[in-house]
Amino acid sequence: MTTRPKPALTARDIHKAYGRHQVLRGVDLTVEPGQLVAVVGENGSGKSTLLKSIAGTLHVDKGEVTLSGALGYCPQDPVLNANLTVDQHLRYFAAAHRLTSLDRADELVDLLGYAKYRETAAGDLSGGTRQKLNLTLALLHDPDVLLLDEPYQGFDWETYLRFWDLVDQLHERDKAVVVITHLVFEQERFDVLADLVDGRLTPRDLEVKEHTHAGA
Ligand SMILES: Nc1ncnc2c1ncn2[C@@H]1O[C@H](COP(=O)(O)OP(=O)(O)OP(=O)(O)O)[C@@H](O)[C@H]1O
Repeated sequence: MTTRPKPALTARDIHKAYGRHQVLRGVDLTVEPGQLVAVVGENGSGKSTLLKSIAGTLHVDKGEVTLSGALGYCPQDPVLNANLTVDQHLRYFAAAHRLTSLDRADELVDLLGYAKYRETAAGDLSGGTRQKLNLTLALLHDPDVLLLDEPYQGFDWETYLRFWDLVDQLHERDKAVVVITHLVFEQERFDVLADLVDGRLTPRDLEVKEHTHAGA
């Protein structure tokens, strides 16, 4: 008998209004460990509102979110201190997560290719480099569930490809990843495509992807 793994993330009946503007009207979403989910929808449909609600940075009117494991959240607008350098951000976030080493930070900075800016203040970084730092901070503590709000905005092509290598690694390590995306040509990368329309999500399973295991 096989036992189903506990979902990494469960959101039930999420409702959120800004004043009289009802944005989320009963969103349900379940993400299993190792699943890569795309959230798509028109501008203003409520994708960022949904991610903020799941991350807990926004108070919802109704509904419940259950996470199993640590959460990493990469918001659309980086929350960085303009006066602190890249390295200072890395050290402060590592301390906040009680990490004993900066190994993962070093790995991510190298992978995303911005080591030369480590001593630069966040306020002096380009938009793309700020976004790299934003993503690094979300991944620093090796979370089990990752929420990424248009994470590659401003990335050049090389960095964009590296970003997907990174997501592939997370996928292989059974992390659950939810990505807000506008890019239709990425669809084949995802396990589930969840469409946000009229305040509700309609997830659909994409074709089963072929996973190749070395030595299998
Ligand atoms: N703090 C706020 N106060 C009032 N209205 C808001 C607030 N944040 C978002 N909204 C409104 O809620 C709706 C959903 O916004 P949200 O940013 O979640 O959409 P989105 O799908 O992420 O959009 P985009 O694709 O443009 O990033 C929009 O109409 C927006 O104007």
